[in-house]
Amino acid sequence: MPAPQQPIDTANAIEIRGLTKTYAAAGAAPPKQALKGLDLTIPAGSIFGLLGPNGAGKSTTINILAGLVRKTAGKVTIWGFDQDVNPRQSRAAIGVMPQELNIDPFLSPRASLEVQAGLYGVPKYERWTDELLELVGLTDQAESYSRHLSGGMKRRLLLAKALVHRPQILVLDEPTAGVDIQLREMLWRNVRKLNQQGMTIILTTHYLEEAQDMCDRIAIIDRGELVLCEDTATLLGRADSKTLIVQTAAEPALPPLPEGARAERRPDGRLAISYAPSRLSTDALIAALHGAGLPIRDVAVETPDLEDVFVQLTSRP
Ligand SMILES: Nc1ncnc2c1ncn2[C@@H]1O[C@H](COP(=O)(O)OP(=O)(O)OP(=O)(O)O)[C@@H](O)[C@H]1O
Repeated sequence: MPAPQQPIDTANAIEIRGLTKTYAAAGAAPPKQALKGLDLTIPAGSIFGLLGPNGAGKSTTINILAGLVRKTAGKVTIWGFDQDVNPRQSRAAIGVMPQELNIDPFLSPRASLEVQAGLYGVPKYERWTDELLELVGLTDQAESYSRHLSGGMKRRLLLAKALVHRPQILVLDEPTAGVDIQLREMLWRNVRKLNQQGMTIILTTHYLEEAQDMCDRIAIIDRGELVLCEDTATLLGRADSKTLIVQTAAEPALPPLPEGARAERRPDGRLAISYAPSRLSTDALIAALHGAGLPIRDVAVETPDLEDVFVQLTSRP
C-alpha cells in the first residue's frame, strides 16, 4: 500500500472530480447511473448545502464520501487525502450523521460513544465522551439503554457519534427531517458553534429555508449532474424577479403598468406587482405608479427565496 501522505491542499475540505456511480442491476431493475461525472469543490470552513430533488444523487455522494458506497469512477479527495490512496486518513477527516437511526439498542449513549471512539482508534486520553454528551444534551440519559431514548434523543446521539474522532468535516444527511423545533434549534446552535471552531459542515436538506439560513455556499445537483455551485447570496440573486407590495389609501382600479410588470390584488387588499429587476428598476416602477395617480400609502419589496430559485433551476420539462 502506498505510504500515507500529508494533506496537500486543505483550502478545500473536499474535492470531487468526475465522480460516477452506477448501481448494478438487481432482479428486474436495470443498472442505474446515479452520478454522471460529478465535479464538486467544498471550501474548508464553509457550511455547504448539497441540494437537489429526490433521486438527484445526494445520498449516493454522501455515502461515497463516508466510505459506505464504492464509486464506479472518479477521484475523491478529503482534507487533502485521496480516498483511494489514503483511505484511513480520508475517513478520519470526516464524520457523518446519517439519516437512519442506526443505534445499538442495548448500549447506553455513553457506551455507544466509547465503542465508536474505539472503532476510530481514538485513545482513551483523547476521548471527549462527557463533553459530547453535554453538547447534545444527553448527560442525564448517558447510562440509559438507547432503546429507551426518544427519536429526537437518538438523533442527538447520532450527532455525538459523528463527532467522537473530532473530524475536520461534519456531514449531516437530512438532519432535521421530522424533528421537533427544540431539536432543530439545538442542532443548528451546535452546527454554528462547531463551524465557528473551524469545522467544515456539509448539509443535505429538503427544507430550503434552512439551507438559505445556514449555508454560505450551495450546490444543486439533479439527475446525477451538477446544476450549479455558488455562494448563497449569488444564487439568490439569480432569480430575476421581485414583487412590489403596495398598500393604497383606497382600492382604486389597477393602474396602467410599465411593460413587463404584472399586478394582482391580494386578499388583504394590497397590490402585488411582479417585475424583472434586470429590465425595470424598483424606482422606475414606483415613479410610474405615482405618475398614474395611484394613492400609495406604503410599499415593500419581496425578494425571491431559495425555493423560487431551486424550482426555476430544477423544474423538469
Ligand atoms: N442501492 C441502490 N441500488 C440501485 N439504485 C439506487 C440505489 N441507491 C440509490 N439508487 C438510485 O440512484 C439514484 C440517486 O439516489 P440517491 O439516493 O443518491 O438520491 P438523493 O438525491 O439522495 O434522493 P432523496 O432526496 O430522495 O434521498 C436514484 O434514482 C435511486 O433510485
